[in-house]
Amino acid sequence: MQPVVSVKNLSKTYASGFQALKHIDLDIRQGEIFALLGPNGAGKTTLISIICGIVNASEGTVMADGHDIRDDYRAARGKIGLVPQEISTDMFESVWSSVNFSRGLFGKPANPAYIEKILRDLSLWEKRDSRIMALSGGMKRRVMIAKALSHEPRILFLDEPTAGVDVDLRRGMWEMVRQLRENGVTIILTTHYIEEAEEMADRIGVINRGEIVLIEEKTALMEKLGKKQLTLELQHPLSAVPAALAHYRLDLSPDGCKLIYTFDNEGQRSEIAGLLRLLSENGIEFKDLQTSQSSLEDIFVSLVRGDA
Ligand SMILES: Nc1ncnc2c1ncn2[C@@H]1O[C@H](COP(=O)(O)OP(=O)(O)OP(=O)(O)O)[C@@H](O)[C@H]1O
Repeated sequence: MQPVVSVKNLSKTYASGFQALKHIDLDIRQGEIFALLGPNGAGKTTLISIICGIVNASEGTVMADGHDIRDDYRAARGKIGLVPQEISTDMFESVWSSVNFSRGLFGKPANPAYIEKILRDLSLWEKRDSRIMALSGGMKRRVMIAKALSHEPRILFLDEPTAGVDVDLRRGMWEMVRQLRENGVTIILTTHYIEEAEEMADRIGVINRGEIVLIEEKTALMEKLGKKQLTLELQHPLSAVPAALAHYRLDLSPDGCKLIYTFDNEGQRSEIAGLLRLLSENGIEFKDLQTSQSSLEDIFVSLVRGDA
């Protein structure tokens, strides 16, 4: 299937001479939730801003739903909704007129029934006549989403959608994003909350210092890079890892009470049975055992540090 957004060889050097993006290639699939992760200053907002036509690229091309973002700007931009990081709207306007106005900006004919639907979906219907300045922070954020959806885009960019949003509201927004996807909208989100990507994304891209360092299905990424640990709580503390167990490169906790075996998901798992046998042959008894798997956060930290 043709990608809904296709970025080819995209570079950006700001007037200051700083190169924020370096030869980015990225295809977004129709109907997916794609999470773009990266540390501060990695280039996420620059990339989104170029795709949305707010910032000009220095080099490369972007196609949005088959339209070149530069040569065919209006058609391309009409396919895209952007929820920016900052809440930026006329605070004196009512919710209804602000959202309605956004739709008009894209040259779309008025459609009160559609605007009503998005306001209801975002739990803003009761507030339609309120001035935006009178709303809570979470509601203001939802108004920004309603505005971004007002012209029925096929692609929605959410730049840090839940920054500073409390846990309850964050869960509500995740649910809403999933519903949008079910309605056929492709979602691209940037986030600092790795648990957000872990929870929602179908695919994850990691950007670091202006370069895409990884693009992978989330589940495959967790499988491939997710280290697992087996922790054995010992009956009697050890002063050192016995030489007989050297093959397993075990770690001993500082108090000598826990032996920790770190393994990846591919091959070393099958060696656990052998390890347990060897422990018993060497008279090392354990009273409990647990396994844990690294989170996307662990994976991300090691990727950005460059040791994954
Ligand atoms: N107008 C500009 N002029 C010069 N440099 C800029 C400009 N805008 C951004 N930069 C630089 O480009 C780099 C990438 O910035 P960008 O905002 O894209 O990063 P980000 O990944 O979105 O970061 P954050 O997570 O902090 O929002 C940063 O080093 C930033 O200082």
